[in-house]
Amino acid sequence: MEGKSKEEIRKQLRAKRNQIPETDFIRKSQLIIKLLQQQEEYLAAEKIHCYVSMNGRREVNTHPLIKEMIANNKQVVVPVTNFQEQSLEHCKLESFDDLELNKWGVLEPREGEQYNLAALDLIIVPMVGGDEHAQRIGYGGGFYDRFLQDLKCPTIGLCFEQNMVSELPTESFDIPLDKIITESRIIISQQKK
Ligand SMILES: Nc1nc2c(c(=O)[nH]1)N(C=O)[C@@H](CNc1ccc(C(=O)N[C@@H](CCC(=O)O)C(=O)O)cc1)CN2
Ligand SMILES: Nc1ncnc2c1ncn2[C@@H]1O[C@H](COP(=O)(O)OP(=O)(O)OP(=O)(O)O)[C@@H](O)[C@H]1O
Repeated sequence: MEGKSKEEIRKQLRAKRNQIPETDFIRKSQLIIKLLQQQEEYLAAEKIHCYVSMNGRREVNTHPLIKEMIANNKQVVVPVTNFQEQSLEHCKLESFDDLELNKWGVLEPREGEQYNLAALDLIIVPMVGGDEHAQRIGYGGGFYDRFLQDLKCPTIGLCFEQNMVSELPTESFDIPLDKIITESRIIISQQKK
């Protein structure tokens, strides 16, 4: 990936992800979630922020995880896009049925109370690609960069192994995740806070 711009890499990795067959998508997502659920950060967490996957775009499937967490009385918080402000709001999710598609095809609660982010124990982060330094690349809105910059709580990104590269180009505002989980390994940030 050396010499390529973030934009080119993003485009390539998105195209590659779209190719994952349904059966691999389901099976590999299950493996990733199983690994996630073995992590100490997950086991210790009661208040968990989690993206609601766009399964058509082959983001690692978090739907079964979210349903399970709600059933097990974890507090689940999901992002809500504020299109005007180009920022994220965050809302407690009581039931998966409260989600509706927004104009970009992301499932979000239509309304809800802003959540106190300082209380979060863990944030599960969506990715388009990742690297060996636990850096991530997303859709390019900078939403998660801005969301994560002031938070101290652990962050775990979920990514299919095929979308990992050795080194992503980084900019000053890019903050590495604490961990990236793929179906075959766990990448731990060396910069862990
Ligand atoms: N599942 C999930 N939820 C998430 C994110 C995510 O990456 N995945 N986000 C992570 O930030 C936030 C939403 N960010 C998003 C950013 C861009 C697009 C998107 O579809 N963009 C179009 C172009 C849009 C336009 O400019 O009109 C595209 O990429 O095709 C979707 C969500 C919050 N929720
Ligand atoms: N901390 C920040 N403060 C201000 N602007 C930022 C910050 N982080 C990112 N941005 C802006 O957001 C743009 C996109 O960032 P980047 O390419 O890292 O997005 P991404 O991580 O792929 O997307 P996302 O976080 O939405 O999944 C940057 O070009 C920058 O202008």
